[in-house]
Amino acid sequence: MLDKTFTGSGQTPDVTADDTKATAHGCSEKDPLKLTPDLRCDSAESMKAAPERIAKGLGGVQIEADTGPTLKQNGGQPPANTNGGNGGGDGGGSKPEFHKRPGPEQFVQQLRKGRQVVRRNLGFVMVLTCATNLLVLAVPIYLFQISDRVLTSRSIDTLIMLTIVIAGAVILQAVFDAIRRFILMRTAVEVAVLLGAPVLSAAAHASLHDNGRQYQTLGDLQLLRSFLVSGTLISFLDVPFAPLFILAIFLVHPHLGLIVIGTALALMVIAMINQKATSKPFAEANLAQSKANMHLDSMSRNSQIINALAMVPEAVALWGRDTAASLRAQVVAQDRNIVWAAVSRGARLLTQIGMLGWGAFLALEGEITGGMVIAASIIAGRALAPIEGSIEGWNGFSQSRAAYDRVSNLMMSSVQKYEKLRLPRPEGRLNVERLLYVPAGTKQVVLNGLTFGLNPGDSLAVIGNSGAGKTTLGKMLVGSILPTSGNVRLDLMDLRNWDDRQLGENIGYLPQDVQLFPGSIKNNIARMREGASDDDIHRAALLADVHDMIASLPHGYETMVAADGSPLSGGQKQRIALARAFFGNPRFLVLDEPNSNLDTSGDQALANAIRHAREAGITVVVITQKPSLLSVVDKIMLLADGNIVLFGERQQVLQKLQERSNGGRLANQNQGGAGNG
Ligand SMILES: Nc1ncnc2c1ncn2[C@@H]1O[C@H](COP(=O)(O)OP(=O)(O)OP(=O)(O)O)[C@@H](O)[C@H]1O
Repeated sequence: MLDKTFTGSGQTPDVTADDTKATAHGCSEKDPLKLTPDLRCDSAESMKAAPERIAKGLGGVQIEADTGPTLKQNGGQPPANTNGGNGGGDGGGSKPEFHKRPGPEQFVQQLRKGRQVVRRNLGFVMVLTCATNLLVLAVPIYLFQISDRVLTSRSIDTLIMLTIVIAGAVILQAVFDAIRRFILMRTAVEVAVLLGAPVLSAAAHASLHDNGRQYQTLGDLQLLRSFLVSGTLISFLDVPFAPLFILAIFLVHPHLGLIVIGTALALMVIAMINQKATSKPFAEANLAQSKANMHLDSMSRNSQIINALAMVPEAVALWGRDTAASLRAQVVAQDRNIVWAAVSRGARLLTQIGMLGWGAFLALEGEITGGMVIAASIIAGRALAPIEGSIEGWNGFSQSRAAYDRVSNLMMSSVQKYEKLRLPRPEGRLNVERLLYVPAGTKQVVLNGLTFGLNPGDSLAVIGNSGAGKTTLGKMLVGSILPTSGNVRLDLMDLRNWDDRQLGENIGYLPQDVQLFPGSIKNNIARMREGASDDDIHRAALLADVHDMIASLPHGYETMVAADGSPLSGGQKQRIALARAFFGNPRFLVLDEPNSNLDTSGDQALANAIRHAREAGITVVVITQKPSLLSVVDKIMLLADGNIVLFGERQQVLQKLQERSNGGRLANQNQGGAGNG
């Protein structure tokens, strides 16, 4: 039995031994390196190949409208589709490929890879920066040679030779400078490709414990990318060569060297003051901006409510309040930044004037020549420019550093997902043990040590007043929130110990607040899986009893659904989401208020769907406030204030409920009678 179950465990007949080996390392040769969780399989080979990719320009990276950035493998051929049908991926399903197991999620390793790429590429850029900075000396040397050698010797040959050599040096410098910018741009792309999917994946996992704010870390990654291609980074890279230029000026004359050193030190002090003066207001501005963005996000999601309830002025005011706070803080920070940048620019220009003046005096004294004075002034400008650039870009740097810290913290704190044992397809046995839930940051006990069990194929209705904890229990049964303590076990294994993907394949969930993804009805039923088979989609629609409803739509399964669910009605959305829950032949279904938006025919279809599920041996938990569904379930649980008040066979529980209500009525009558008497 076990063998038989494992035989169909996601291995298709055409999977070769090599493929299996590659998959075991979380990387299939057949798949392109995509900006999807599959990207975790980016191998050491692809890392080694990175320099070639850089050398070949964007040859290694392609950005496609439908799949996002990918690193090309396979000669740019489309990926082999390994995601053909359903079956829960582990036996029992008609097409076991449905369960395509991504490799283990190694966030820390991926972060390390990203760092390595940046370090390696920056090392190469540093070599080019060194060459560029040395070649920068060509122009002052040219000036120096013209005024002190050519003009005195009046040699045309020397002038021509000198001009050719210096022109070559200048061209080379321009080429090196362009190459280093090319590399930095590609480094930014490579960082996005390497870290984009893991950051998004880590954010999605982290949102299990939080309110989803980690998704903003993707914006931090964008900030990092921008910094990698910014002029500030070039200035930072040029700064270490400033001492070289200062040394050259010292060689011209120590006095001039001292002037430049004095200015360089002054510029550093200015940089520190600037950083101190601007870091707080810039941080305030960013915080307020992210709050404003959150309001914007919520406005776009609730646009219809906002219009219907005439809440536009309030929503705009909320956004405006935070935007204004951000702008105010930005003005303060930028004012200070501009002042200190102006001070540093003034200091640099004054230094150059001072050097020309003092240089002229030294020339008059006969200590240096006129050419030396001009050359030293140009070199001084070159020595001080990157320091000044760093001061001006300090804010960008500190923002990027904070963004990197957030990315790094998210990746480091993400639990490393080891590849878990592929278990046999579950039968649908559910065990809930001492389930306790106290939401983080509160003292409210939402679920108070619930313990119950369901056999495969059982159907349970969870009833109870509003706020009893039904939805919370439903979320916990599918693992979308984690209990404070206690366990939810599917086929004896704690949900946390199931492979996420495999668990998802075997679970169907219809949330209370139905959201569909922008795309066709077909894609929505197929949980947005590429390559899902039409048969499986149709089967899910039949099981959920929604095929007729879909067939009545002008475009049938190809009807496009917008982010807000239009053009579907609330009930239609709910029924499509029901079909989505049935997709992939799940073994355990949780339906949270599935009939809240349904009319009589929808109610009937839902009852049929639950009957189909029972016939298919699927364990079903249906959370409901309406009594109409109670006739199609085996068991009923009554929840009150997070406690199980009643649990048992339908008839018994209904009887007890009846007794309770009769008892209540009797007590009321007695009270009434006593009062009257
Ligand atoms: N993350 C949370 N933080 C604080 N309180 C929470 C959280 N989640 C749930 N609660 C509280 O737990 C209680 C139960 O909520 P739940 O949504 O499970 O109730 P319900 O029985 O599904 O209600 P309804 O039938 O109205 O949907 C509520 O009082 C709710 O405020």
